[in-house]
Amino acid sequence: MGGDALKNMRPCNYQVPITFFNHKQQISIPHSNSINGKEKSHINGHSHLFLPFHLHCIPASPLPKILYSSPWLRMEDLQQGKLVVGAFVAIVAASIMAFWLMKKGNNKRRQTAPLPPGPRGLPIVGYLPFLGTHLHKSFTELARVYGPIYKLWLGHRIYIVISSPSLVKQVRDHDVTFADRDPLIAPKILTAGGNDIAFSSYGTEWRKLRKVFVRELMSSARLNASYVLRKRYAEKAIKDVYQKTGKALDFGQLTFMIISNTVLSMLWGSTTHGEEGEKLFSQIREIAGESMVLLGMPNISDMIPALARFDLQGMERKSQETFRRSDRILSSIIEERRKLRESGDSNSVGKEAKDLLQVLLDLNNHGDYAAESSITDNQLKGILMDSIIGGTDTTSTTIEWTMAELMQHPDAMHKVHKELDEVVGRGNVLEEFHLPRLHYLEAAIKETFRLHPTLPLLVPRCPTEDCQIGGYTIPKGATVFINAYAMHRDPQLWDSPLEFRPERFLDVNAAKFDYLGNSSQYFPFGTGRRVCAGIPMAEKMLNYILASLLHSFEWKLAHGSTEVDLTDKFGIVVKLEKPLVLIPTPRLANPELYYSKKPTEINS
Ligand code: HEM
Repeated sequence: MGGDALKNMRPCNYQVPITFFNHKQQISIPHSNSINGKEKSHINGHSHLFLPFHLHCIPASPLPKILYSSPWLRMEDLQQGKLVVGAFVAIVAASIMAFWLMKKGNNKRRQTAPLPPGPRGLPIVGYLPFLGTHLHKSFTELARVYGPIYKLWLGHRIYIVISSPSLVKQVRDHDVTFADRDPLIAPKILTAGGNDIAFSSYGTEWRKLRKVFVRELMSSARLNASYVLRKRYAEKAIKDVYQKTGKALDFGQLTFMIISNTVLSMLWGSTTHGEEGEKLFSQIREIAGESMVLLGMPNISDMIPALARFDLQGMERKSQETFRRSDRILSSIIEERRKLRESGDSNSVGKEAKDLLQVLLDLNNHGDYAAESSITDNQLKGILMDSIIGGTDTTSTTIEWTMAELMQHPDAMHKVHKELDEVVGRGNVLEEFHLPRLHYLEAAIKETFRLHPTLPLLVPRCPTEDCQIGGYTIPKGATVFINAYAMHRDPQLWDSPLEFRPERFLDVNAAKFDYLGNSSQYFPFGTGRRVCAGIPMAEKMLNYILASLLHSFEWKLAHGSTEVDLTDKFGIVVKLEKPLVLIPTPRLANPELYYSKKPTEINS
């Protein structure tokens, strides 16, 4: 209702209903002669408040000039003796407007947007029984029904799932609020109460650890210095594979061995050699495997705290066992290194071979834990475990997925081999300096990350305060999943999204799809300030090891298979359900290229 209705008002016993529209934010001021004042009604969900005004009691008064220009008042009416009514109506209108604006401000503060929509569940357990085992796929299906933001109750916890780029942008706009992690039972135990980077609460300690990690382990200087380690383990693997020419190999196992040996030797490799070193590495690999399972498994005790003391799935007990074992091993490695440092045995811990453990011990040695970059024993262990758990399975699984897709797409494999022949040549061994020119291989890896994001739901976030996303409230403490899997396969965002087409990452627009989480539709390493801290190292290991294995061998599916089974298996890291078993055939020009005369040495 606007000026027309107002200008027809006559002096009488008016009641002015003020209608507050929650969403449209309009005000209407119809007149009524018949409804009693002070009545409240709710019509169509709008709240009507009736106020009585006795207009004929208002004395005539000179009008402020501004009222003459009011669109609600006609000059003729005013000049025809309707001045008093007009003035009053204008004053009332102005008062109502002021009242409304005030109310609107208050409402805005008081009014909370609703929770996102979502499916109903059962009492107590909520939606848990209906989720199935492939969470990333169930979440994607639910988004088709409930939209790009929805909620699920699992036990007493509320889970919010986000699956559209515009909402991801909004989450990034509230980056600090969403920078916290869920305080779940297994990660808490495995990290001695969040004394690491990945699962610590957002705050000073997290900032310090992340800074140390990025500066000390991810710097170009450190990564370039550790090339000898990548090279050493790649050469060793290539030599082993060459000896198994024509035999079926579990490709995932092969890449996991190369990556884990590389990462472990970057962490404390300068003092672990021989059989003893191998034994230690295999124990750590076992612990990393167990930790991954515990971190990826939903725990009823997290969802229904009343049941936590029964530890129905035994996850608390298993987490404590795994933690005790890892703590024992890490403590003995640290102690041994401390003794070496005290004895000043510079042969064992040479400056060039300075590994992460040595760097962290330097920081730990300050003794003053309040100092900006000092770290405690538990934090030192936390950083080591983050590197092992976060850096090994993720990287080797991505290599396996890329290989699986290339085996399934011989055209793409042919292009990769052609590029390797042109850039490296069959008469040469691949070196890291070749990598920036392997554009097609890079695109094939990016395309694999799109179709098979290694952590399809990233690592859940936990807002530190109530916050509005997409017009809905996300309550403080909710578990927030960003469904990268859904967005990476959304037909509204990608042409033929289910096809493996590395070419889509070769065109001019592809530059926006980096690994740093700058794009809101492609972010295999996460986004915002908790984006993966190990991207430079992951990229180096992934590209170099995959390129070396592809350059050195032709690969064929074992057991007479003609197709790769690309079915996946959900966990914190999504893997191929069935191992990729392949048969290698050498493709380099000269058998000597498979045998470096002397293994690459750390200080070479
Ligand atoms: C293919 C390899 C890898 C993938 C796909 C990957 C993916 C991710 C993802 C999705 C997150 C969560 C990001 C978020 O919450 O937005 C993450 C966090 C993390 N990653 Fe990686 N990662 C990989 C390799 C590595 C490596 C090699 C390391 C270290 C050696 C590493 C260390 C970490 C750490 C420390 C965090 C926690 C960051 C934080 O909470 O501040 N990752 N990673």
